[in-house]
Amino acid sequence: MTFAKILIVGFGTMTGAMVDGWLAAGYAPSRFEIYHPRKSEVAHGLAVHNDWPEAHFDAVLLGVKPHMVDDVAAGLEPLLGPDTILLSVLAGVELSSYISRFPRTGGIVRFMPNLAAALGKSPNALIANGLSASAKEAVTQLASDLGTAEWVEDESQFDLVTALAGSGPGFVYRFTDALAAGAAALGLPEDQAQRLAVAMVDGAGALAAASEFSPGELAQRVASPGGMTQKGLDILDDQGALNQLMTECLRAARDRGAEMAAEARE
Ligand SMILES: NC(=O)C1=CN([C@@H]2O[C@H](COP(=O)(O)OP(=O)(O)OC[C@H]3O[C@@H](n4cnc5c(N)ncnc54)[C@H](O)[C@@H]3O)[C@@H](O)[C@H]2O)C=CC1
Ligand SMILES: O=C(O)[C@@H]1CCC=N1
Repeated sequence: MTFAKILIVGFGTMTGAMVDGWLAAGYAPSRFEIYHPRKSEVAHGLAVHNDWPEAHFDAVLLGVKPHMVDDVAAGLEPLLGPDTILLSVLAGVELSSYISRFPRTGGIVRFMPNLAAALGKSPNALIANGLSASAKEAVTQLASDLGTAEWVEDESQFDLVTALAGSGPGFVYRFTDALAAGAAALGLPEDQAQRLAVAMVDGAGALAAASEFSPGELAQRVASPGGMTQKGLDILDDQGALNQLMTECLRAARDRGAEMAAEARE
């Protein structure tokens, strides 16, 4: 099974990055159509419907903001028959919220990418209800073409997975910005600090992805005993400061997911 025709409802930053990634992976632009009540043109010249289309779609990719589910649910329901799969990138909103709104659909997938989907480098967390084996395979392929496919067994962990892999780039960008700001505060020209910080994160990420060593082990390989890096790590590690900060950061993001889930329950 392949999803030959995909309707996108909510063609914004995230689903736009996914389409960029799929087109770069060789998908034909004609596979994607957009529903938007007010837009006449979108990127890549994809077909746009201002009214709900009546044609059959193999999948609908939902990418509106989580609080907007009910703005589109009534128009979407007639499209979600037993031969159509719903793929949703919405943070927080649970499978049960879709099951109650779209009871006839052929399967529902929470598909959590990040913006690196545009480059085929997104970890994509997946959890589904009611999918056939062949539809599951097709969803795995869609995800793999944007990076990696990571099926999650337990939906209670999906908000945490979202915080780590979906929101994660935001945290890495903030860390990168703070590194550059720190270097600037210590005297480096701002633009040079930013260039160096971004290039460093690019290389460090690529190395971690390719390496046989864990990130913890790699940190130790950078730090020569008695050298400069260890002095810096000592600041981050003092009383577990960085670990504690990251745990609190992920906790806050995860718990917001639970609030959004509650808002979307009927
Ligand atoms: N931005 C990110 O890094 C990530 C976002 N997400 C999820 O993606 C979803 C969208 O987020 P973004 O793309 O960042 O927001 P966005 O605001 O860029 O995209 C939402 C899109 O929905 C469109 N829209 C609004 N009303 C509509 C309607 N009635 N019918 C059809 N389309 C309508 C808007 O014009 C906009 O293009 C959210 O639910 C978020 O949780 C998930 C993972 C990462
Ligand atoms: O901030 C949000 O709610 C979404 C979820 C993951 C990234 N952006």
